Amino acid sequence: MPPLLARGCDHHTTRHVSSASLADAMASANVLLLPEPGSGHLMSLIEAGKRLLGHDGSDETPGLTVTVLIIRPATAESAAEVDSHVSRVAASGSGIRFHHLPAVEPPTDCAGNLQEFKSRYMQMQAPHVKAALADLDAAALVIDFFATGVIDAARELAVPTYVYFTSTAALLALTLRLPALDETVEVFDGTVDVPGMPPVPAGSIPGFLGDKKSPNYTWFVYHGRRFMDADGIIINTANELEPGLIAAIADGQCVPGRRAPPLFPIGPVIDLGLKGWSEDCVHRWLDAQPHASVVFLCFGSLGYFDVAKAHEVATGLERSGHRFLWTLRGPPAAGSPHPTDADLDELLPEGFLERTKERGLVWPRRAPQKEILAHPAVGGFVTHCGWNSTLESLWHGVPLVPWPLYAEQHLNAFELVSDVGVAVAMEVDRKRNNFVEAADLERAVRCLMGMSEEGTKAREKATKMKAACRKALEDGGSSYAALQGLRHAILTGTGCNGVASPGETHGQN
Ligand SMILES: COc1cc(-c2[o+]c3cc(O)cc([O-])c3cc2O[C@@H]2O[C@H](CO)[C@H](O)[C@H](O)[C@H]2O)cc(OC)c1O
Ligand SMILES: O=c1ccn([C@@H]2O[C@H](COP(=O)(O)OP(=O)(O)O)[C@@H](O)[C@H]2O)c(=O)[nH]1
Repeated sequence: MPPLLARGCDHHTTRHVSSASLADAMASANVLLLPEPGSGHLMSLIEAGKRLLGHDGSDETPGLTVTVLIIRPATAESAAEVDSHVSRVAASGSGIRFHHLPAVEPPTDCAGNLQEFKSRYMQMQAPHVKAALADLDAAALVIDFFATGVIDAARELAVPTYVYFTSTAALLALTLRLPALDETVEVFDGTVDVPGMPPVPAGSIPGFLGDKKSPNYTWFVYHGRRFMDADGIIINTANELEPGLIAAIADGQCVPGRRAPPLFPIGPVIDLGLKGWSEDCVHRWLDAQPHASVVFLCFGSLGYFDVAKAHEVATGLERSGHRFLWTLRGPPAAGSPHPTDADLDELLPEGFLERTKERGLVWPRRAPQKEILAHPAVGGFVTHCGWNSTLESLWHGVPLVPWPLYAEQHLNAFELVSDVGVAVAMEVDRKRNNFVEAADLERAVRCLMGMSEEGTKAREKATKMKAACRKALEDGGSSYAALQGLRHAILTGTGCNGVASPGETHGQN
């Protein structure tokens, strides 16, 4: 069971530089980042670190250094991924520093309970995190949302601690609300009340919250409580994307009677640079397609299809009559969560490639997703709704069809269709391992790529969100202001809010 320390006050750890000038504080502030060592979370937090440093084109922050604490991943495969990413960032001249924490033996008694595993493994790092905070003279600690178990270690050294939330304001609102729901709700059925969004069907609640007896659920209740102890919550979204949710969180609607920690929506935090085409034939194929005519299908780092699912997709795409670029990955090898390169002969119906060769390309490896979404020939995206993929799509104004698979993606899918309005719904049978019938895929693709009212609305909204996301990051935009507010809070040790209430500025004066 996660330990819960009683705390009397809300936002407390004030660095003793608040009376000193900002210039003095700027002389020495070292911000430590503690990512969960899964590559998605690690990359997102490093990207946020680059934004803090200002090396992404926004204002430089003199005197601020960013050091990423690297935890040894639990598997060799994951360690290789993390190593290669760290080497790339270290060689890129970003200014990000790295500090490897001593090895800790991962827990061995939570097989199959991934959220429990991640939370416990992060909590076990607490003594090493505490030593690093002292040795590296930390001004602030920014932790992954699975790492709230280290908050007390930082508190003992009076180091202000911020949570970095890699996902949506919707998941954050639900997680903050969870301790109260836990006391009043036996099972999630019907709809669930998440402040700031339409009633959420129980079928869209993340799977790891579906079973109250599961340690995964218990850990999320714990994290929901501990988020309230943070000095701020940095979130990878923009006010323009989730305005109702951000207002509800900032107004304290998720935990009535307690002031929410300052919220810093600094997103989209995605790597905005295009690296050029690693896959030349995909590029050449797209160049030959008409503007906005291609539906792109891609399902994240962990999404894959077996023969039955692949046949439904192939049939649906063939019958839709639309152009397509499909990243098809095969089931993982034993002991790995990662998909394999697809064996197309095995996975696809006979003759499919020949029949669709004039208008379709099936790509059997990891695809250069960002570059594809940026290509003018791409007009729609069938996606697992990972939050990074969603932000990448909206950054380029591409409307979506959600096909959620794992983690929090069913909640993301519901929000994108019913709240943000940038996606066309598709029937996904969660009880049959997220199976989609060919006819449902065909309908959704026709609706998104054709002239339907629903598709047109989603396209128009995606175009608006593209403009809004870009504006949010510009000087004077909402995320730019939140980032400035965050830098100020870190440098002065004051918890000013990144979200301006009406008539309020960001407290940088
Ligand atoms: C958001 O809640 C959870 C996310 C994950 C999770 O784990 C994961 C592990 C890996 O080894 C590689 C990954 O790429 C990966 C991704 C992942 O979820 C995605 O995280 C993104 C943030 O970077 C984003 O939030 C996406 O929407 C997620 O799909 C795992 C998990 O429990 C095991 C979560 O509760
Ligand atoms: O074939 C692929 C699959 C995924 N991605 C990238 O991997 C990340 C996936 O992150 P997301 O949060 O969407 O989902 P996750 O894989 O973490 O579940 C995004 O940056 C994608 O662009 C990619 O480049 N090619």
